[in-house]
Amino acid sequence: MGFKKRVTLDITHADFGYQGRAVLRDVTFRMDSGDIVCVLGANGAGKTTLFKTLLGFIRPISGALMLNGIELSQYKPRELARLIAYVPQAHHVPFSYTAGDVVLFGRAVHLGLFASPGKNDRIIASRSLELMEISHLADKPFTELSGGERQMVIISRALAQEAPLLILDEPTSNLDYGNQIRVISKIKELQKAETGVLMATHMPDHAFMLASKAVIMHKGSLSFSDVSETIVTPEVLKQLYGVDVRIFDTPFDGHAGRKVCAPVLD
Ligand SMILES: Nc1ncnc2c1ncn2[C@@H]1O[C@H](COP(=O)(O)OP(=O)(O)OP(=O)(O)O)[C@@H](O)[C@H]1O
Repeated sequence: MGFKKRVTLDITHADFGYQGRAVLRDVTFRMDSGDIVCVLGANGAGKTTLFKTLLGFIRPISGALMLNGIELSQYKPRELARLIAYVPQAHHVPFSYTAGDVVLFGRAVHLGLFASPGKNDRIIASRSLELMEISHLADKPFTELSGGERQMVIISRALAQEAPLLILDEPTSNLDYGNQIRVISKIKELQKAETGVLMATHMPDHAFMLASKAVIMHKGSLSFSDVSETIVTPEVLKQLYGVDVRIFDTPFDGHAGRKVCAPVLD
């Protein structure tokens, strides 16, 4: 797909939260197009709060948030939506649009205020459905889809937006095993297209599968590593989730393998 623009996100000494009460303090973090960053943290750690701030839904309490060198608050919502596409945790589509229409909505940020989608927009929407391997759902009412099918449609909508940064809030949470792996593979493909992906996940293995960078949120602070293996460790996972996890190297077909997590059961 034709992702053309690049994006650099730069957060410096920022506090995020609600009504002046910080959920995350003194956050400093930078990412570029082509980076995949997995965000790990327990329930309530602040992952969605970070995302809502980056999307301009809530304002940071303090600090600097720059997108391509410009303060985030300077962007109009449509300009921001051309740079950042978002897949939220819950999907609410009020009317019975078809899945194809929902994906086509992703093109709205590229249209004039009263313009209708044109041929090119329809081609891009249909390609986004194909990319997620859900073209067969195009004519089905969104409200009649299963939770996992809706999730795949919403990811397609975000792809149709053709933004250089994609924020995904637990994108695999509703999906069956096959679709989870498919979504992870698509995220890898997006990296080849120089799209940046910032994704919250409760599966530390995702960071290893994607060979991603990693953000750890714990007790109001955020740490970051360019190499997830250095920060996603048994000690850190114990701190975050309060469970014992072993991490193994698994060679695949003679190739250097990747790490996998195995929780220790009592
Ligand atoms: N609108 C709000 N007003 C005040 N506090 C809020 C609001 N939304 C969330 N919070 C609080 O902010 C904290 C972080 O919540 P957030 O949703 O960012 O966590 P999360 O890491 O995304 O969690 P999860 O993994 O459960 O989705 C929580 O303590 C939550 O109660």
